Amino acid sequence: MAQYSRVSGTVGLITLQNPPVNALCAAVRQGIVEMLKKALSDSKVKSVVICGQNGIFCGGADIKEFGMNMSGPPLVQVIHAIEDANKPMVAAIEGVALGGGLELALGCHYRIAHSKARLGLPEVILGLLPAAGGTQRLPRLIGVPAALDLITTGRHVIAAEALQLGIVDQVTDHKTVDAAVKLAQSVAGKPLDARRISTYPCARPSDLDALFEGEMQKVRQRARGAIAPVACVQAVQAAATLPYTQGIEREKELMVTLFTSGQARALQYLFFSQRAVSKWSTPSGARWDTSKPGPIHKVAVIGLGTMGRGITVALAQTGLSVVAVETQEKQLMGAKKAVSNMLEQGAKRRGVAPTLDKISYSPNIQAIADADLVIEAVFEDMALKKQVFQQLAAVCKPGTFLCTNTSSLDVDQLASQTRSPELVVGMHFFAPAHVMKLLEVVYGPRTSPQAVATAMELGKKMGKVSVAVGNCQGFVGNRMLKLYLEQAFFLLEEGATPELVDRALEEFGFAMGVFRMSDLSGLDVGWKVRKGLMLGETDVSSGQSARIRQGCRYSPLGDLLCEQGRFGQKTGQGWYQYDKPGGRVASSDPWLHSFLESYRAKHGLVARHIDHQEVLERCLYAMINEGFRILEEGIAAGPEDIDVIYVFGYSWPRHRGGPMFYADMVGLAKVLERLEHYQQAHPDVPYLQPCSLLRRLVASGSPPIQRWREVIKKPHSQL
Ligand SMILES: CCCCCCC[C@H](O)CC(=O)SCCNC(=O)CCNC(=O)[C@H](O)C(C)(C)COP(=O)([O-])OP(=O)([O-])OC[C@H]1O[C@@H](n2cnc3c(N)ncnc32)[C@H](O)[C@@H]1OP(=O)([O-])[O-]
Ligand SMILES: NC(=O)c1ccc[n+]([C@@H]2O[C@H](COP(=O)([O-])OP(=O)(O)OC[C@H]3O[C@@H](n4cnc5c(N)ncnc54)[C@H](O)[C@@H]3O)[C@@H](O)[C@H]2O)c1
Repeated sequence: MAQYSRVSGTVGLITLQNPPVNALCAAVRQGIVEMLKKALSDSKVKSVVICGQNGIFCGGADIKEFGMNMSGPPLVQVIHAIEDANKPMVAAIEGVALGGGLELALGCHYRIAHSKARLGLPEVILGLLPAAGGTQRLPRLIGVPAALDLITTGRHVIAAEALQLGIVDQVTDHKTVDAAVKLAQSVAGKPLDARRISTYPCARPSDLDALFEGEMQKVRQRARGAIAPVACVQAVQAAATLPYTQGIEREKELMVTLFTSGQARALQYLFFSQRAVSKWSTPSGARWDTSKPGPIHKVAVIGLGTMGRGITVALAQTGLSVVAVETQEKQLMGAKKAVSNMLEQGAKRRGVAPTLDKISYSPNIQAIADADLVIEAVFEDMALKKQVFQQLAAVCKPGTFLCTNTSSLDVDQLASQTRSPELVVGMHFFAPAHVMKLLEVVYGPRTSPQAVATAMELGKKMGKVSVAVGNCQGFVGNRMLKLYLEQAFFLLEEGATPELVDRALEEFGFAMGVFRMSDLSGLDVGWKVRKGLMLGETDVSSGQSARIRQGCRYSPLGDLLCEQGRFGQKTGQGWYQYDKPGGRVASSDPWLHSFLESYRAKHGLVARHIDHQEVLERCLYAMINEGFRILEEGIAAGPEDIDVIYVFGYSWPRHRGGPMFYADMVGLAKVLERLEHYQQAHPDVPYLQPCSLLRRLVASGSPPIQRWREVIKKPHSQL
């Protein structure tokens, strides 16, 4: 899977061939070794160029090989053979040079990149480190601080930055291979000793210890509990303090630990899951590969509050024409200013011109008549949304796709307000909509495959990770979140504090525990939703009956805080106290603790000791159990969809793969056993009853997550 030819008389050309990204599978590595031998033994060849076929240099090691028995020559040795070659080796980088692909290029004596090429060492994102010499060569080439940045974040750089950093020697706008051949000709016969990066000394900044200490702190803070970023820092530290051969040994040692870790499995599962969710399907048989999206040139946004503004920014940044409608004059003026600011700031960060002229604003819904797709983002109020959908049906041209950004309301009820319910689909963005990567695309029973395909395609264009889900209260994300929050409230009633619950969740890996997160997003948001569901109203009575609503256990704790005007950070008080309204540093609030004590006394609740394990099991297993129900009902097509939603929309720690992957790691039998235990202890919480799909999976021997779909599809009667 590597081809050899001689070009321009004296240049050997080795082409990597493994579509789509020329990943370095065993056959490619073997191919490189063989083709290199050919080139070096061909007396007419004076220098060699390595390139990739189809305009892509190389996407790195073959990630699919990682779970298997690896065969073929190890990449480290292949790269050493290239670096040791006695003829100049030139990497011709087009498309991407990522991970092992960039390491291969660093083994070459010269590198030339096309101006649009992207380079990087993203192994950390897969729970690994660049273990084919990347952690040892890059710091020797570009210095320790710049190498640490690239290796610990995994960020890609475009060719211009790569040139500035010193990763490549030349950048070209022309045909890269032709330019590389020219370069190869010009360096033929020149001495190579000064071109072998492994022989370079690693420049040591004077404050080396402080630098690594600071970096270690930074990576630990950025991804709590993740082991790969820490190993990356340690490997670069080895480059800075040890000779190359010992550094390589250290790199290998660290990689061995990461390679077999659960975190690497979780992150690689996420890599493939993120790609799998774009290949969507629905229970009615609609599929990504048989549904064609409609053409979208102009999009309308209705309602320019928090969400409408972010959605408008994201659309304009995609280059689409946007017509933004807001009925409140003051809101419209505020929105214009806020959207322009966000666009200007974003453009400045990305070094491009702001796309302000893409947007027209109007107080009048008639302005959207020629839009191809509309995204409604008015208040979460069914009566209002129904009215808006009736207006949309009257105003829009035939064939316009009508989308709602509702977080929980019935998409089908909105569809029934229109003459063409097949064109109605949910596009559930997350706040802030121009930043958050997740988009839930919600199909109702009458949504056409084309409408799903159109919303999925638009999401992709907007740079979102889009997941198609069925229509139910709260869809996937919020439906599961509700139980997570509820369990946290129950734990407070039973004796826990917000601090204890948050600490357990933060030690698990969440950037913020549930109570700190609620304070940040505002307690009034959930309060409004609960009131809409006829919950959340004060019940002055005491005892157990006050904590039963609609036949189930209910905790009014959040409602009671809102009644006190404690809405979280914005009011300076919530589950914690802040130095001022809008303050960000949470501190423990004695008022809250005595409030909890008197609440328990009023309701005859006796506080008991609650440990971290119970917090995690109650909050996470309740949510996971709901995930199984969602799978059983066909609301999500597979566990990957749920996990992608949680990682990209709800800050689930990436290195734990997502809630369903976590259940697989813990063991389904254990999850089932603990749910049974909690269900017996809390019979007034029906959703703790283990879902029948979970039982079926355990009965079928707890197959790995990749095989759950087989069990989901089996009719129940066969078991
Ligand atoms: C002890 C052992 C020692 C080992 C030493 C190795 C050390 C080395 O440092 C480790 C690595 O290199 S780690 C690797 C470091 N490298 C990375 O982390 C780069 C990962 N890749 C990417 O970031 C993106 O895929 C690209 C930017 C390359 C292309 O983006 P785009 O144009 O949007 O396209 P797309 O939709 O994303 O992908 C298209 C198809 O290609 C597939 N596929 C892709 N890469 C693959 C791979 N390496 N492999 C296999 N498959 C790979 C992808 O799944 C998809 O398949 P599908 O079946 O059609 O769904
Ligand atoms: N805020 C979030 O975190 C979040 C996240 C995801 C989804 N959502 C959903 O997005 C929608 C909007 O939420 P938000 O937080 O942006 O609300 P918001 O209160 O900030 O904004 C709603 C806007 O809609 C305007 N509006 C009301 N009726 C209108 C009409 N007939 N025509 C045009 N504009 C009208 C209001 O004046 C207001 O500016 C809701 O359905 C909500 O559930 C919100």
